[in-house]
Amino acid sequence: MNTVTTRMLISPPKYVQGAGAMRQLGEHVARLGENAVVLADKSVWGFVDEAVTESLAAAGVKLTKEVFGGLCTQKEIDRITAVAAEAGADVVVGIGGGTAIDTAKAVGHARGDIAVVSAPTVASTDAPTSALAVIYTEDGAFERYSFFQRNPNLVLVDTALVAGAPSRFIVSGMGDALATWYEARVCVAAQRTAMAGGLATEASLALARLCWETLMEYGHQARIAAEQHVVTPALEKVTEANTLLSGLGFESCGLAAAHGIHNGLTVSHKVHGMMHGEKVNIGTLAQLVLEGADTEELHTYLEFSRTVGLPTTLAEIGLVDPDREELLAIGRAATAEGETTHNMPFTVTAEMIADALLAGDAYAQAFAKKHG
Ligand SMILES: NC(=O)c1ccc[n+]([C@@H]2O[C@H](COP(=O)([O-])OP(=O)(O)OC[C@H]3O[C@@H](n4cnc5c(N)ncnc54)[C@H](O)[C@@H]3O)[C@@H](O)[C@H]2O)c1
Ligand SMILES: [Zn+2]
Repeated sequence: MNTVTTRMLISPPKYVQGAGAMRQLGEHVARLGENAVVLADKSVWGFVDEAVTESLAAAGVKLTKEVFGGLCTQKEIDRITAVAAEAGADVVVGIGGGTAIDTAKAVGHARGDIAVVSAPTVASTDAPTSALAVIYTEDGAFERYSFFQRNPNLVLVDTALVAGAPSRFIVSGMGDALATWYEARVCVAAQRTAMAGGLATEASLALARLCWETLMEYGHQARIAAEQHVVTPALEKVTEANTLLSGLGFESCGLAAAHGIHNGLTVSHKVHGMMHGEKVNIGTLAQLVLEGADTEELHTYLEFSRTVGLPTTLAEIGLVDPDREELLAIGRAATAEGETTHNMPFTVTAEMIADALLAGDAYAQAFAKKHG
């Protein structure tokens, strides 16, 4: 039963985006502290090291570099928290994808809420702005959401790095961002409490809607720019949609079945090679089926997904010929206590999710056949 009646919008105090922005990291970090632990995985260090090292040195910020292991698990959080303690850091910076950023947020919290900076080098998720982290088991299955006192103090996105990444990342980010509006409107209609702790404001709902409109208008152009590894206005707009609009939209409006089903999908080893937004996109389709979305709405979703290159069938995320028990296991995980699936305005069971996954898959296949 939802008893919260206050509206709430939370966000980071500063968002910086542009080609070459990583070279400004030092000047922004210097306003937050003087001793930074910076974590990034080995491959990300390979292309950010120079900009990070030089800009922090120029700003007089002490730097401890840490190689992130690649998964946001409690073990990895504890390990890097110890590194930050040892260094006496007053700022933690996470550079890379959603997992590195979530880990930095969790480390910041564990260190008594020292300043946190998220510097995404891909526009693959809406993790950079939120005041929460998604914690996984060592096996890579969803474990829990961890909520923090505040959003990152700074989000800094270098769009030259975003454009330099394989286009699959920004496309996957579009999958994460596409879900935002569909989940937001469910939560608003059902008056559900968002992750932020209150009902949605008109502002957060408008951001979620703008996120959807931006994807529809510029998604295809952005994908093509990303394939050419160039920064264009469309790539800038979609980077902002995937990162800022989706981030504020989901956190202050709420998640629903699309993300619950994503979390359910993570119990299947078959989908572990897939990206977050790709799995979320299958969750969005299943949510639309559960809602009884009309044909026009389903076609808008399918047309967009196919145009930008997001998966719409189970086979496309590695779930080839799933048996009933596999689908029910996903459904059970998606309906676990506390899952955002329960933000739907009706009771959702594991059976309903198994059916919606199958029906969505069959419809997407038929749509693909018809449209070539
Ligand atoms: N906390 C939140 O609010 C929130 C929201 C959405 C998603 N998430 C989480 O985010 C995670 C998914 O993040 P992800 O999809 O970014 O994947 P990821 O963080 O698991 O992996 C990113 C990969 O991209 C590589 N990479 C980074 N920048 C690159 C570049 N410029 N060029 C080439 N490669 C680059 C990295 O080396 C890494 O291998 C999941 O754990 C998900 O639960 C959290
Ligand atoms: Zn997401």
